[in-house]
Amino acid sequence: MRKKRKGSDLLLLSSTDKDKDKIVESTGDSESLIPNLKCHYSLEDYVRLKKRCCKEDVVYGDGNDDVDGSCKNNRRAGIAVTAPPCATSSLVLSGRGIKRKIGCIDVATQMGRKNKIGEDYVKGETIGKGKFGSVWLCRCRVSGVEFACKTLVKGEETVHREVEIMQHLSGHPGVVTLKAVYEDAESFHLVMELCSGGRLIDQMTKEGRYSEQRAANIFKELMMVIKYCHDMGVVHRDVKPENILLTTSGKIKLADFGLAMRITNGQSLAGLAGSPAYVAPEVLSGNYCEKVDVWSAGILLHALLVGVLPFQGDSLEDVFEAIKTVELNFHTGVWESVSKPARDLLERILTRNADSRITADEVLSHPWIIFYTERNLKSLSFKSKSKHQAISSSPTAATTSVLELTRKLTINGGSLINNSSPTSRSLSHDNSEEQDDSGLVDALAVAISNVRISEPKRSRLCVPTSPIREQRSSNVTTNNLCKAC
Ligand SMILES: Nc1ncnc2c1ncn2[C@@H]1O[C@H](COP(=O)(O)OP(=O)(O)OP(=O)(O)O)[C@@H](O)[C@H]1O
Repeated sequence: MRKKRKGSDLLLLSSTDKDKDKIVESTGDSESLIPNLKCHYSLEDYVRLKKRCCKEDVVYGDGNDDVDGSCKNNRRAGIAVTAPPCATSSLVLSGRGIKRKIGCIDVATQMGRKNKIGEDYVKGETIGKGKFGSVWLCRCRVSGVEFACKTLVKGEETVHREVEIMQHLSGHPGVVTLKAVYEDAESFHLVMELCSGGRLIDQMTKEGRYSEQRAANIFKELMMVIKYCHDMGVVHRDVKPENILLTTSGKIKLADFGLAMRITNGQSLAGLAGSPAYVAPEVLSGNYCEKVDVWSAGILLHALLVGVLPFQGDSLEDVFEAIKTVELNFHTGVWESVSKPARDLLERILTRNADSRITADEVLSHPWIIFYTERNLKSLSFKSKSKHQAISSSPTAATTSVLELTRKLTINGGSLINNSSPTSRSLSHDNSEEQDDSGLVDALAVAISNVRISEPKRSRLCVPTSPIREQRSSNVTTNNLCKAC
């Protein structure tokens, strides 16, 4: 396989080529290797290579609903699904491609469009750069309030989709709020709330491993917004700490919906998209649904808890191979310092079979999340710690916590297999196990063993090797995944 585009475009060498997996720049006849592929694990160029000719396919039901199997049909399906169910949906569906979508944005946003952005906002410094444009500071001329403005150059289908989806999701506290959309001949200008706390990836790089308390709180916020996206029929497809912004108060905001897609129940997506280290295995095999976001969030949780990404490699192919095959082992090494409930949750998330993988909703009901994020339970645990130092010496408070947790799980819809209370027998089981940093948390393993959240876990890997590195997003399509039209 050898792909070529004109000018400064890119070549992708096949796995049989000497420098397999390297994306190389074409400068006439000479090819110079782009260095740092290993550092970036970038699929971006790979993506661009195919983006123009391939529309991402939306597969209906079992994927066989492409009745005549034609590419044309797939495209039509994709367009129908990606069009937002906004107030103008009837207009949207009857219009032509991009035009149709702009029409929806106009009506839905209803502010600023006719003005020039410069009439309403003063442009400030650039604060970010991405694939399709730049992000800059701006200040409202009337209120003096600062915002972030993302300028997206028109042309790519994904740009229009990003604007639509942001508008569709805006309003949830975990999504960067879209304040206004301006449009000129070349670009969209998205005026968004300013997230002054920077990116989660930068914080993670600086701070290394997070305490379970902190990781659980971040992760819960993330899962709440992912659940919201899924409830709204949106698959983000690029969940990673680079795309999680922080407010000044430390709240997280999911950003960058450039790869997001709309689906409804029973539909699935095809088309390789995401950031290599975070991509779910089913994305690599080409047929997937919203559970891919749960997987990616699990990769993030792994990094929060132990400071490294689980699936690594020297090339894209190696990373993908690891995602598909490497067996995780959460029982040894660094994992011995992580509580069993945390490990249990990760195992349920990093399950290769997407049907067996826990949903976003189920994650939010997991004992580890509840324990660390519910104030009442936490206060019980603090009492336990200060009085007894370790749960084994006095299981009373721990038992109370677990009972409380069990009650919460019932309230939260967890399916209790055995509703009998956790016993000192279960707690004494923990005596023989290494205590985690909060001591009490491992006692919750018993609650987990009594709760059916999803199907049993599968084997997986974890050989922490090197620190996490920034990942670049890509919307990748390959011949076997994308029926080029
Ligand atoms: N609302 C915001 N507040 C503050 N900074 C922001 C905001 N939105 C984006 N940024 C900054 O701009 C950067 C690029 O934004 P974003 O990820 O949305 O662009 P992109 O073109 O989709 O990027 P990528 O190429 O990574 O997909 C972010 O990493 C962040 O640093």
